[in-house]
Amino acid sequence: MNAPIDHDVLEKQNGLVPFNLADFYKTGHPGMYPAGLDMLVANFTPRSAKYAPVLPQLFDGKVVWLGQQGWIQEFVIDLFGKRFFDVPKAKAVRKFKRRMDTALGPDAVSTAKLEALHDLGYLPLEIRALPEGSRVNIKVPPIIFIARGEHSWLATYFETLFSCENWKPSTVATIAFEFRKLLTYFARLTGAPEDFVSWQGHDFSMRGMSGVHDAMRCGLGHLLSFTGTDTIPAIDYAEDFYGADADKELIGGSIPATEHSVMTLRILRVLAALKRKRGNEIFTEKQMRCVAEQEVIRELVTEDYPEGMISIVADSFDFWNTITVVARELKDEILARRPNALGQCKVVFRPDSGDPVKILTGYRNDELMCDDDGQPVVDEEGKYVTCGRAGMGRRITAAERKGAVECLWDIYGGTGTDKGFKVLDSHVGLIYGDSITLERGVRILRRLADKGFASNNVVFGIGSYTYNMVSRDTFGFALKAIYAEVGGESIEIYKDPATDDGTKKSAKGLVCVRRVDDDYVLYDRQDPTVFDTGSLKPIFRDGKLVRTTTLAQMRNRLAMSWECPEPGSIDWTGIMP
Ligand SMILES: O=P(O)(O)OC[C@H]1O[C@H](OP(=O)(O)OP(=O)(O)O)[C@H](O)[C@@H]1O
Repeated sequence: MNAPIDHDVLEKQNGLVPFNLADFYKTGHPGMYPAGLDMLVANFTPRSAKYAPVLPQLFDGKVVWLGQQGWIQEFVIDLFGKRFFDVPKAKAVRKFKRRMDTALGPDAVSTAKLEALHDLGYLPLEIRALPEGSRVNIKVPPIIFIARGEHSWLATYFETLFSCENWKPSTVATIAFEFRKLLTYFARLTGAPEDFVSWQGHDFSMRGMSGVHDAMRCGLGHLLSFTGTDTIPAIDYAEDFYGADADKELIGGSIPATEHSVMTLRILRVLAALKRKRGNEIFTEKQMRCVAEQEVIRELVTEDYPEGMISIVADSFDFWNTITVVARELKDEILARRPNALGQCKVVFRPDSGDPVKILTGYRNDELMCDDDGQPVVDEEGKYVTCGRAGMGRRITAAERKGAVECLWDIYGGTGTDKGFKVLDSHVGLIYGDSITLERGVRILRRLADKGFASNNVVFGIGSYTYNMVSRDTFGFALKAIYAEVGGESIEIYKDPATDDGTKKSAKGLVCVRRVDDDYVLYDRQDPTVFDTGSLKPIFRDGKLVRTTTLAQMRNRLAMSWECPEPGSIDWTGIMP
């Protein structure tokens, strides 16, 4: 017979402890606030973009706001409900007390305030916010926290948990939207279909994010701007917390795709068989590996996936052989593939190493050693020489000089957009997902346009190199107290450090955020009557979500928030060509 479950042991091992989700110093603050504190208001604000990895030509100083609704439901309602309010009081405070006692000293932190909350039975907190999917200017708070009476301390106690969970989804959603802007601009510039932009940024980031929860919430940030994703739980999260329904709408999707384990295993297996069969023939290992890779890709595009989309990672051994020899040898098979039920039929080649700009777009003449007439010098083997930092660089093949898009064009040809840019035949395409940044993105798209290719010849995999190489300082998110009432006296709180450049100067007093034309504008030092107006609307009050939004609404808000600049109007000076 199984031993009975010891719930105390289980409790010790598992689960988040609601009031422990804070910095230690937060636990001392309720007692440090003045006696008679009767109201406390705090705001959470993106304060700076000076460290943001955005393109100055496209970034308009606005941050995409995302995260509050899921956070409120998951933490404030579900977690605090299940593990604080719905358990007996003694048990609800026990783990908090144990942690305080063992870390800060016996009875260093009183549990009286938690017990009073437990007696009340809900979190007496009001959260007012802008709708998620809105874009908010730097220095304008998209959310404020209000707490009153003996529980006023709650307004700032939640800082750690809120900031920890929310700075990043907004940060990633903002960067994803900057990719969307970039791809939209180049679609207009080159006449590529704009509905394809939703598939042109594909979320590759999950494996490199800081845990599952981070991946799915940031993955939702990506989904506000794109439908292409490999982060499965981001779609679950959209359904669980943002009213999305995959049966009724397109939340996110992907296509069948190989990875290196598949390619290398199959290639090396075929290679071993080839060696057994043709062991006496005079082929180098490299030549036989190329033959083996061709056979594997043939199987993939004709037998495993004779129709629809299939993405093939193509750099396991020799990408340039794959994109020139294999792509040419299998041309008839690839052109004969059938469309799937959605009418799609494409073999997508995926380079995954090297410099993405050069791999996709090749080398320009000014990046090669040239003769006096400005023509690239070709050696006896037909190779070109790149310009290195100190004179001659690498010797490269004609294929490398052209880049993958042009190599495929030479084999498959294609069509043209109404703006005269070339689009690869619909049976082939390219996706690149290794170390793609906004800056590399603009370089790739510009160079393709310069060569006469439309933007929709490539899809970008956006990975953790971009979505996880950010910090709270990327947009300077912070929560600050701005107003208090103590014993009937109103105090407008603010900070303005003389030792700072102004970034840390906070709003002061009661705030109101109003929509003025296309911007949200902050007005601080407002009267209580004005404080209750404007665009910061109550979304949570006394334990309940009182206003909700959906993925579809967020996507719509975001899409409506930006006008694409006129094609050709952007000056890319400052970004390497
Ligand atoms: O921006 P990132 O988080 O790097 O995500 C994208 C990369 O992740 C995968 O490779 P992986 O790193 O697993 O293996 P690899 O380095 O050997 O290609 C994928 O092939 C991309 O290259």
